[in-house]
This record gives sequence, C-alpha cells and structure tokens, in this order.
Amino acid sequence: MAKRTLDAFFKPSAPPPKRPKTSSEPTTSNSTTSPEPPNIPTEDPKPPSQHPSYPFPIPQLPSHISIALEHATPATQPKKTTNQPHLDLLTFQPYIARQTSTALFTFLLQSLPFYRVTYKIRRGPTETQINTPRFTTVFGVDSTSTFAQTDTSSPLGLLETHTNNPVPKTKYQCVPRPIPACLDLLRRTVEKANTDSKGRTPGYNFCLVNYYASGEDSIAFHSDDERFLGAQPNIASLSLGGERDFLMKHKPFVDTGVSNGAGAAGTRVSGTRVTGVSGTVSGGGLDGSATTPVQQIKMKLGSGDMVVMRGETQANWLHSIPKRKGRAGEMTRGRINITFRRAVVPGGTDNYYRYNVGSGGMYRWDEVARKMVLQDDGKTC
Ligand SMILES: O=C(O)CCC(=O)C(=O)O
Ligand SMILES: [Fe+2]
Repeated sequence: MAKRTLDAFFKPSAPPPKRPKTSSEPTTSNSTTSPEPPNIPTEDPKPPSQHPSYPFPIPQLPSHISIALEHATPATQPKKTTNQPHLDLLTFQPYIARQTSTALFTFLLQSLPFYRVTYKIRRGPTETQINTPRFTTVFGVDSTSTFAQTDTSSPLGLLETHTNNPVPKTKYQCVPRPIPACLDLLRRTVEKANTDSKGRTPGYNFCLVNYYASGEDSIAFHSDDERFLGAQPNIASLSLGGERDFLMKHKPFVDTGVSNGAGAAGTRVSGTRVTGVSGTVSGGGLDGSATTPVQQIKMKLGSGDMVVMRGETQANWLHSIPKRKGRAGEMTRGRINITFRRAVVPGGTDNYYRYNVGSGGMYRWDEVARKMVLQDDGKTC
C-alpha cells in the first residue's frame, strides 16, 4: 500500500467503522427519542510522560498519530544535495504526510511547555539584552549521562553513562528533562531514516523545539557547529504547520572569525549572528581566489518536510528562517520546528537549557485565545 494512502487511512477525521450489531440489540428503531448512541472511538488512554523537571505532565500521542509515524514514515524518499562546496543535505519533502503532520503540529502546540528566553550578552563595556524572537523548548541530555528507570515507582533518574553512578546535582546548571514519549517516538523514526548502510545511527540525544507564532518570529543566520556537538554533526530538522522560507548561505571563505563553534553561548545566541554576506560568494579556495560561484539556497519548508544537515555543512554554511512581512507573514497558528541533535559533553546540556528554557516564565497554548499565554506557575530551569 502506498505510504500516503496509509497515512490517509489513519487520519483523525475518518468516521469510525460501524460497530456490528449484536443479536440482543434492536435491529430497527422507529423511536425518535432514543436514537442509537453515536459510535465514539475509544482511545486507550496511555499515561502522560511525567518527570519532576516538567512543569506539567506531557500527554502521549493519540494512536492515529503514533501509528502513522511508526508505519508511514518516511512518506517519501529523500533527495541528496551535494552540488555546492561543503554541502551535504538530505531532504524529505515530506517526511510526514500532510494530514499526520498537521495533527502532530496541533498536538505539540497544545501539549508542550514553551519559553520566550531573554538573556544579556556583553561586548566589551556594552551589555545588550537579547530577546529570542521565537518560542523555544528543549528535552534531552548529552551522552555523558543517561536517563534510567532505577525502580518502577520513581521517575527517571540520571546516571553517569560510563559508571552507572548517579549524576551529582552540581553536574548541570538546569535539571535535564527526558525526551517525552510523544517526541521520543519521532526521534526513533528519524534516527531510523538516518541509519547508514553500515547500520550506524546519529544517536540523537537532544530534541530542540522552536515555535514561530507569526511572521515576526525568526531565527537569524547561524550554524549549529558548537564543539559540544562533536565533528560533522548530523542535525535533522522537521517542519510542522505553516510554510516558511529556509535560507542557507556559505560562510565567507577568507574570514575565519565568523565561526561561532567554540562560543559558550553557541549559535543560538543572536550576538553571534553573521552579517555582511549577501548574494553569491566565491568559493573553492581558502584564499578566496576560487572561481566557483556558491549559490544561496532558498527552500520553502511546508508541514511534514525534513532537512538533514550532515558532514561539513555546519562548519561551512549558515542557515536562517527570516521574518515574513505583510500577508505572507500571517500564519494561522504558526510553525513548529523540531531539531534532533547529539551533544557529547555537559557544556552542551547547559547551553541548550540556558538558551531554550532559561529562567523567565513558561507559556502554554490557549485554544480560546489562540495564542501562547504566560503561566504564573511555570517551572523554568
Ligand atoms: O526553524 C528552522 O527551520 C531552523 C531552526 C534552527 O536552525 C535551529 O533551531 O537551530
Ligand atoms: Fe540551526
């Protein structure tokens, strides 16, 4: 059966199959006062994911979404793009078929805690307040620690990966949050889709989520090449909800000062964003003398699309989601982006929680107001 057809089969709006009548039930009814009760599909209510680090329990995926993710991804075969210097992309358009991706967008919008992180950066004597121009949230821990169920009645504990000893409270600045079941299923399917011919998997241990509420929300040009991700990081980036442009441009060939790989604040800090590269740049030689024009890349990412950035891509290319002005910026309920990555040292965990949870308030989607609403009692890091 074609994958799309299978996905359509699991769509939530499909009327439930008619329940066969049993012999004890009346076969006809002339009464208008006692019609047959509607056939309400019963969902096995799986318990939500709970952890002391979560501000509230995070629901499990409804089965029509989890079945479609497990059995109908990838929805299409990926396209490999390596026709530019240092570029290695795998693009699934889509990875999750439209109906499932829209249902997943709505579910995650309503089920996850979000943050609008602010922080200060200092350049010389000047301190600047940065307001992250999107909502963010993060789950996961770097590979030096492992979440483990130590006994059935207590929440997942954190153990040192190599010794199995409990992680000391002082190891991390924020309490790491285990990836909830709803995102972990997605992580496993994306991991499978990224398994190479030798059976090697990226070993994603982090899930970062961005929510762009409107065309005003954005992420500036940056690369995700921090040292805490190791060499040649594999980053899978999934889009859900409204369509947005995804831009890529090669880093300048001569100026080595733009890499933000070593910065403690990492690439998600706007202060390290790169400006001054526009149009095409020359590529091919480290002295800038090369002749190959390097094209900027612009992709329209729709709901369910996934781009995987691999190999030398992060070390050499910048990417961004620019703001959208005017009517194009009016998105009904916005766009969610989910990236899966692998961090290999505790500094990665500290960085990701600091810049994606932070210490401000927690927001939840309000279906009546149709926007994110600040909660009084939201746990932050
Ligand atoms: O929203 C996107 O597609 C990109 C997000 C991104 O680049 C990031 O979170 O580092
Ligand atoms: Fe990024």
